[in-house]
Amino acid sequence: MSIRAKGISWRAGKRQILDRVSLEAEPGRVLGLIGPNGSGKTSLLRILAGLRRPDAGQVEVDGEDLRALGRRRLARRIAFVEQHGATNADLRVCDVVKLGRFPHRSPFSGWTGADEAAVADALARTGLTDRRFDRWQNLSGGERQRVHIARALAQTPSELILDEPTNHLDVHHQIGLLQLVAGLDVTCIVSLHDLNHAALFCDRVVVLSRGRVVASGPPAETLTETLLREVFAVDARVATSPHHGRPHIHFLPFAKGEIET
Ligand SMILES: Nc1ncnc2c1ncn2[C@@H]1O[C@H](COP(=O)(O)OP(=O)(O)OP(=O)(O)O)[C@@H](O)[C@H]1O
Repeated sequence: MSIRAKGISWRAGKRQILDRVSLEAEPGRVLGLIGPNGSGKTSLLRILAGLRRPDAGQVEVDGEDLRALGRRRLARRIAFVEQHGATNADLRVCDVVKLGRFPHRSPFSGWTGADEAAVADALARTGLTDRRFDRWQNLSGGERQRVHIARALAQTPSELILDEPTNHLDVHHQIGLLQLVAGLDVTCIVSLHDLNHAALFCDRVVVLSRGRVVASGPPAETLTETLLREVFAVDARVATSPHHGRPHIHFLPFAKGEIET
């Protein structure tokens, strides 16, 4: 097991945000984290990435307690792409991506060929090679998102945690990014709102509702019409796509007076 969370609970003030959440991410596979707005996905990902301590439970990386890993080892192995990642505006694209190499460097080592290769590879994989000298502040929201992902790839992590990485991306880049992630030999945990993307690219999904895991397993077994109705409050028909063999969800319009916002 690459990342395992056991009985994670976390409160914010008096509110129980996560309630005894357990999950396992298998090496080299993509685990999708799905759930309605406010169900606790970002809170959980921050705990899995070691950025927040749970009130109860523990996270293990290859069987070792995350807290015992130490900041440097953690930074070398786990890359986290946050939903609203901030970056110093006065940098070029390649400089931002180079930041991904920081955990691998020591005060005595200069910039190495391995660093250069990792950055070049990350830029190429995210389609940013031609944009590498552009200034960060001139990029669109989707381009910035891709740069953050390139920075995470340059980190050459063994675990990659992505919080709604397809936000801001056009459909070409959404599909491209998820295909890229699915093709990496890296353990990925990715939160997604697009359930069809989760069905298409994730090996397994974990469904959160009000801070609890209410279902988990392969998309075909998990994304049922009943679950979609009970957890996401939508009426849908799920069919196996004749085009890619994965489940495809056909969402149906709400009946009059049924919509709740
Ligand atoms: N630091 C905090 N203090 C207080 N409440 C918080 C804090 N962080 C998260 N919450 C609350 O916890 C709940 C879960 O938030 P979280 O961002 O984890 O959900 P999410 O599933 O990622 O939502 P979305 O799909 O809308 O991004 C929300 O109601 C949020 O307001």
